[in-house]
Amino acid sequence: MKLKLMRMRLRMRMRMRMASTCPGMTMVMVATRGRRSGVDLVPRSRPHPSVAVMPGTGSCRGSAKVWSSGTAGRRSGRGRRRGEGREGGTGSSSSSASQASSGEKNVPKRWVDLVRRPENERFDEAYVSLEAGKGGRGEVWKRRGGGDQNRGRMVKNFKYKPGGQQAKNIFLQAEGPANGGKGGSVYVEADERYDSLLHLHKRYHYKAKDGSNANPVTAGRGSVKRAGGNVQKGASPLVLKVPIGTTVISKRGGRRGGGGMSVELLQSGERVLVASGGEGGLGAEEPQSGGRKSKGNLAVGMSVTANKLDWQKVSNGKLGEMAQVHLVLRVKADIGLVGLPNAGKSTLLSAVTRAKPDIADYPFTTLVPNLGVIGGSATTWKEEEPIEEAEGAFEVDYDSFAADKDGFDYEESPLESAVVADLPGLIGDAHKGKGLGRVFLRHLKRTRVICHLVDIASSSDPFSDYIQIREELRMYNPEYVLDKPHVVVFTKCDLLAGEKDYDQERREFLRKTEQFYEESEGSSAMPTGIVFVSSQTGQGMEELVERVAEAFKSIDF
Ligand SMILES: Nc1nc2c(ncn2[C@@H]2O[C@H](COP(=O)(O)OP(=O)(O)OP(=O)(O)O)[C@@H](O)[C@H]2O)c(=O)[nH]1
Ligand SMILES: [Mg+2]
Repeated sequence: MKLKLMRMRLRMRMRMRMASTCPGMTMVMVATRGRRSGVDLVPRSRPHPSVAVMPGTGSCRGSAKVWSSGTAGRRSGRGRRRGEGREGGTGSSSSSASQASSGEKNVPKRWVDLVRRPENERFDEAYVSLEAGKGGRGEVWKRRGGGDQNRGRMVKNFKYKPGGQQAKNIFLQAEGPANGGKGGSVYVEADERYDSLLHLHKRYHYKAKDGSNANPVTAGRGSVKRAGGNVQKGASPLVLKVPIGTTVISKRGGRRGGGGMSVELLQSGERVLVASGGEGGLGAEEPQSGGRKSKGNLAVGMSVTANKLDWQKVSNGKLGEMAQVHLVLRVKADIGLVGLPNAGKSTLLSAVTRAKPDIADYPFTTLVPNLGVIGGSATTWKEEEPIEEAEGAFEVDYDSFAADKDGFDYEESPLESAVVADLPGLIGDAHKGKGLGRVFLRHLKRTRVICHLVDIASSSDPFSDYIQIREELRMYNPEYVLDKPHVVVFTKCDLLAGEKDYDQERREFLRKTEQFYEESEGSSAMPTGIVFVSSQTGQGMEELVERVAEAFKSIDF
C-alpha cells in the first residue's frame, strides 16, 4: 500500500514538472468516485477524453476540475468566469475569450476576400469592417477577504489652509463599486479635406477602443480613476473620415448588431453612427451570506438576481456592435465634364479653375475624376501665351475683369464657387464596363449640369461622337440624359482652319440631333446651349459661362 502511494506521488510529481516545462500541455486532475485521485497531462488545445470541465469558480464537483500551468491558468480562469468557454478544456475557453477581444478574427472570411480583391481598391469605393469597443469591466467588491471597503480615492481637502491643522488631501470612501466605461462607438463622417477613399484601403478592420475597466485589481488593466460618480468615462469614439458625397451602405450586423443603413453624407461634418459601443459592466458587490440577490452597484433601483456563484457576472462589459460597411463615393460637383478621350476635358478644367490635372495628347490620361472650383483670383490662362496672335477673335475683354489678375476672374460670375468635375474619357459600350466608363459614370449622379465636350478639330464626325456618348449615358441611367440639362462644348476651335460660321454650325447640329431622336427610339433632352471654345486661347469661354448659368436656372429646385 505504501509502495503504491509512493509510486503515485512520484508519477504526480513527474507530471507536474512536465506541465511546468511543456508550454503546450495542461495538467488535468482526474477524479475517481468523487475523490481527487490523480493528475494527467493533456494538450492545451484538446480536453482530456475522460474529463468534463465544470464551469464556474466553485470547487471540484462531480468528476473533475481542470486547471493549467503557468499564465495560461489565469487566462483560462478568466475565460470561464466570463462564461465564454462552456466546455472543451482550458485551451478552447481561453482562445475564445481572446478571440472576442481581438477584432480581426471576427471579420467574416467572405468580407476579407471581397476587400482584398485588387479591383475593389478604387479611389471611390471601400469595404471595411467596423467594430465598436467592448464595455469595460465593472468593479468587483468582495466583502469577505478584507480590504475592499477601503476603496475610494484621495481628493483635495477644500478646508485645507497652508499652515493649518487640516490635511491637504483626504481619503473619500467610495459609495459603491464603480461601473465599467462604455466602449467607443464607430462613426463615419464626411470631411471636406478628403477627396477619395484610398486611405481606407490600408486596413480592412477598424476597431474602436474598449471602455476602461473600473478596477485594475479585478479587471487586469485599464484606468484606476473614477470619473464623476461611479461610472468610468466612456472610450472616445472612432471616426472614419470620408469625402463629401460618400454613401455608407451596411446590412444589419449579425448577433452583435450594428450597421443596417444606407446613408448619404452630403455635408462636411455630417456623421452617421455605424456601430454602437458596448455598455460597461456594472459594479458588483458580493451578496450577504446566503443571499441570492446581488445588488452590485444598482443604486438606481434595479436588482439582478444572480446565483451566489456568478454574482460577479454583472461586471462583464457588453461586446461592441460590428458592421461590414460598403462605402461608395459619388463625387459631388455642380458641373460634370464628359466626352470621348482626348476631347480636352482636363484642359478645360485647368482653364476655368485652379486645378492642375494631367493633360496629354493620348487617350485615358485622366484615370480618376479631377475636381476644381470656379472662382478665386486666377485661372491657368497665362499672359505670356500667344493669345493675341491666336486665330479667331479673342472675345474676353480683360478690362472688365480685375486688373491685378493674370487671367479670368469669375468672382462676378454666376458660376462663382461652382465645383467642376473632369471625368475620365468615355467610349462606346462604357455602360457595359468598357474602357474606364462604368466605374466613373456613377459620379455624374450628383452633378447638376453636364458639359458635353466634343473635339471639333480632329474628329472626322463630331456629331456621331456626341450621339455615341449621349447613348452611353442614356443606357447607364436614363435620368442623365432626360433630367440633367447639358451644354455641348465644341473644343479646340483654335485649330480650325479658316473662318467658321458658328451660328450656321449650331443650327445644323440642332437639326441633326432632332432628326436623330425622331428616327431612333431613344430619347434625350436637347442641349440647352452649344458653344465653340478653345482652352488654349480662351475663345468662347464667356459664352460657355453664360450658357452653363442658364442651364442652372432651368433646373427645378
Ligand atoms: N490646340 C488646342 N489643344 C487642346 C485644346 N484642349 C485640349 N487640347 C489638347 O488636347 C490633348 C488632350 O487634352 P486633355 O485635356 O488631356 O483631354 P481629355 O479629354 O482630358 O483626355 P482624357 O483624360 O484622356 O479623357 C492635349 O494635348 C491638349 O493639349 C484646345 O483648346 N486647343
Ligand atoms: Mg483628361
